[in-house]
Amino acid sequence: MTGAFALPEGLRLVLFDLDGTLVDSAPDIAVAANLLMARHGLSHHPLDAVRGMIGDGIETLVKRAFAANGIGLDAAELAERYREMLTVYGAHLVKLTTLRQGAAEAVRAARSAGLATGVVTNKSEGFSRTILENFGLLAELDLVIGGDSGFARKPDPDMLLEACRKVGCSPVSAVLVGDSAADLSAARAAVMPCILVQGGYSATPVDASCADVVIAEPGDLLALLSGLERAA
Ligand SMILES: O=C(O)COP(=O)(O)O
Ligand SMILES: [Mg+2]
Repeated sequence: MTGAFALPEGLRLVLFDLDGTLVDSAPDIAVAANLLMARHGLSHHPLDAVRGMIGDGIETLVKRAFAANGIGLDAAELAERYREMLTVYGAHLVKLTTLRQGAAEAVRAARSAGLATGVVTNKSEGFSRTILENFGLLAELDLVIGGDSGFARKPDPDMLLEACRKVGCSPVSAVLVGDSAADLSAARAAVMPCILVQGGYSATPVDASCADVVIAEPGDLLALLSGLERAA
């Protein structure tokens, strides 16, 4: 863990990003993206390349996957390929996806500390709920807001602000745990503290980011939460 960081006094809400933060979903997303590529006679992308395409929603990932094969899609084509991707990926949500180390424990520890918990993800809400349910985490969350829930996606702060509205707290009494520049920008725009987790799908190393603190894995949140209990 880098820097001397303590969770804010009066913390009410812990928000988690999903892809790359709570779960390693890239293997399933890569299988689905490559089935789509094969269907259109295009080259397969290695897992690492697909990892770098995740973070701004599945529609953007589809655009990037075709672009990496030299294909630019117009709006109508993108809408059609996106629909195809949703069908293919919808059948691969939890085949290869795994929880990140300590992710379940971190969500449960936030709950046990009396805090509200939520997921704010650019992935669709329905898919996110299916994945969270598969890992027994849906019941541990007070809210799930996805990229199609009616709010502007991260890096816009809307989802984060909506989560605070739902819980009835100020953004400074919440914290976002994420893995990418989109998470950091959303938190900054919402004036919410931001913890970034290494090893997710960030295009740039999160060490060099301006997050309040960088942790190696979601489980490191436990130490921060226990600091909160000691301060109480
Ligand atoms: O669907 C995506 O591209 C990323 O979703 P995330 O916001 O949970 O990282
Ligand atoms: Mg993410």
